[in-house]
Amino acid sequence: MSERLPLMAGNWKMNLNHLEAIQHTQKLAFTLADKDYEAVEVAVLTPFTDLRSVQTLVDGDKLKIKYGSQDISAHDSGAYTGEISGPMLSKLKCTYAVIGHSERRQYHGENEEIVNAKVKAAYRHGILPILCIGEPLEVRKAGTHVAHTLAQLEGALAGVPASDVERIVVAYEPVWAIGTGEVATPEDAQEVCAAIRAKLAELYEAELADKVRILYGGSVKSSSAAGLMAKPDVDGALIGGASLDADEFVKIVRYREQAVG
Ligand SMILES: O=C[C@H](O)COP(=O)(O)O
Repeated sequence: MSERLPLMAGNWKMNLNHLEAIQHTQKLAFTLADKDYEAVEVAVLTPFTDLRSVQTLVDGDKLKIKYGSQDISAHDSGAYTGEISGPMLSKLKCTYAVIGHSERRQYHGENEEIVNAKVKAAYRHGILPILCIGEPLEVRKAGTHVAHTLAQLEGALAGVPASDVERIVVAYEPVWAIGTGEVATPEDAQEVCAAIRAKLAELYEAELADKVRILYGGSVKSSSAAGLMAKPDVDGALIGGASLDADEFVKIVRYREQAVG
């Protein structure tokens, strides 16, 4: 099995203006030490309006924090009012773009076709997708959550070559766990993350699937991180609410110091 560096990614969602973003990033940078970055990759996924401020800090102070956006346009330029393109994000040296978050699917009508186009747009410009997939509550209750999530994965990756997919990050985010305080059990997370890896092996090859980092997202806190990370196919977390509290986020990054809850 290849060594996958865990990734702890804070999705700020629509929180923190650019001044708050500077303060928050500085606090993270001040608290995190080299040994933290050796053990875990740390990323912040910020509103578009914060990216320049975060980039300036990261570049200026040579911070090891990675950053990225929460969305990306499927188009590279043109008459798409309100959209932010891949070239704009790569100019800001974004490492990542979140694609297909359930809030985009729910509130902005993003379907598999759009998600697939955005994944391709990210790769065109050297940005790595953090592809979000996961089932709503009714699907979980019906017991078809694995099939639902794998269908989203397959749709998002249609026509995407192995050379791109081997650097993707997939985030399994059951919708019922997002922002609800109801974290999935480590066993629930492992079941779907393992199925995602198996599907990647089927669509591409086992060696590729072994390299891909698969995150869990949904009400992750420092009290639940260690238990989730103990599972073999969970390679990190996509953290919403808890990432807005710098001390709590650092505790999640340092999950190895927390008890397995
Ligand atoms: O992208 C992050 C997820 O939506 C999880 O958010 P949450 O940690 O606030 O539940």
